[in-house]
Order: sequence, then structure tokens, then C-alpha cells
Amino acid sequence: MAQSKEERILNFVLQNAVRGDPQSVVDTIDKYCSQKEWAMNVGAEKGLILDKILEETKPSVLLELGTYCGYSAVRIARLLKPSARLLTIEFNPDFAAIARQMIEFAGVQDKVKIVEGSSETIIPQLKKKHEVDTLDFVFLDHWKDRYLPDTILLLDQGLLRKGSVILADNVIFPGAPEFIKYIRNNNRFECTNYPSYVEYMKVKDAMEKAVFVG
Ligand SMILES: CCCNc1ncnc2c1ncn2[C@@H]1O[C@H](/C=C/CNC(=O)c2cc(-c3ccc(F)cc3)cc(O)c2O)[C@H](C)[C@H]1O
Ligand SMILES: [Mg+2]
Repeated sequence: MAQSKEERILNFVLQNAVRGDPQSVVDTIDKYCSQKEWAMNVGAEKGLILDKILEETKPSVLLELGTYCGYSAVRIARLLKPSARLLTIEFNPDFAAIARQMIEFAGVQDKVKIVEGSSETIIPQLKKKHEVDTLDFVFLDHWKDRYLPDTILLLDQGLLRKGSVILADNVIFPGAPEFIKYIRNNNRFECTNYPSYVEYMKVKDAMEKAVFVG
């Protein structure tokens, strides 16, 4: 059967990156996706903004919505302290399988748990089934029209505490207008915009950081 783009990205990593070296996995995906086939990884430019915010926040319990090939899961996990844990939710089983192999090759499987399913199903299970109390950091990178409903669900589930950081990719392109309108007008969040560019392209994009004030 013909290989998918995601399988080609994984195979390029397995053949060209260094096993157990998450930085080499990140760099190898960026090399493939900038030179051969574009893919919707957060990428190196926005990745540096993500890195900086992670280093400022020093989170212990993290959630990512939209694992895809696992690029940002590996990028995030490479900066986490040994005791920190990243839960990443992906509802497409083929992408979850690719990401699992990507994460294991990078050697960060002890810090990352891929939960296969839809965010609206898994988020209500985080406390009881995944032993989460509250989340220190949330990375939104799934379908853009789901950023707002899932943020409201996180609030309803009592998963945010004073200081919880939500970081959203793509608030310019493809854009998440309903999420931005809500979060910037909600006085329980302090928002910061980080202008950048769409991964591997010269198109303007941005990330939005929203800190929950409790
Ligand atoms: C309804 C269930 C919701 N719950 C869900 N629960 C679990 N998993 C979910 C849920 N909803 C979606 N997912 C998964 O997340 C992933 C989806 C990611 C989506 N990302 C984009 O669309 C994008 C586009 C561009 C872009 C830029 C320039 C262009 F020209 C074109 C495109 C750039 C970017 O950085 C982008 O992140 C994955 C493919 C999909 O299976
Ligand atoms: Mg994105």
C-alpha cells in the first residue's frame, strides 16, 4: 500500500536522526518538511517561542491537543524535568501510531503518554482515569474551531489553576478567531501574542499565551 506523508516523515527520521536524541528528531523533521514535503508541525521558529515559554513556566503536568506526528510532543518533552509528564491527545489512530514510534525513537516515552481519542471525550477523564489534578501547561494545536470549546471544557472540569498557561498555535493562520475573541475578553485570562510565521513558509502567523488568573 502507498506510504502516507506521515509515514515518509517517520521513516526519514528513523533513517537519519539519532536514536535517543530528541533534538536530532526535531531537526530531522524540520529538514524533511522544509526541503521535501510540508507538514503541519509547529516548526523551528514558533518552536523557539514554545521552548522559551516552557523554560519560563517549568511545568510538571502538561496537556497537548493534537499530537499529529509527535513533533511538538518530542520538542516539549526534551525540555521537561525528569518528573514532568506530558499527556497528548490524538484521535486519528494512524497519526497516533506514527507519533508513538516518533516519541519512542526520540527516547522521551517515559515523559509522554499518547491518549488515543477525541479531546472532548478524554478531557473529562483526565482527573479520574489519568490521575491529573490540575494542568500547568496546555498546548492547543488541533482543529482550530475546537480551541474554544476545549478551553471551556478544561475550565468546567476544574483542570486549570492560578497560573496555568494555555499556549495556542496558529491564531493568525489558519486562525482561531472565536477562541481569540473569547480569551482576550475574559478577565480571568492574561493574554500575550507572539508574532511569527507559519512553519516552513513566509506567511505570517502567531501564537497566543493565556495565563489563567484563577
Ligand atoms: C473534533 C475533534 C476535536 N478533538 C480532537 N481530539 C484529538 N485530536 C484531534 C482533535 N481534532 C483534531 N485532532 C488531531 O489534531 C491534528 C490536527 C491539527 C490541525 N492543524 C492544522 O490544521 C494546522 C494547519 C496549518 C496550515 C498552515 C498553512 C496552510 F496553508 C495550511 C494549513 C498549520 C498548522 O500549524 C496547523 O496546526 C491531527 C491532524 C488531528 O487528527
Ligand atoms: Mg499548528
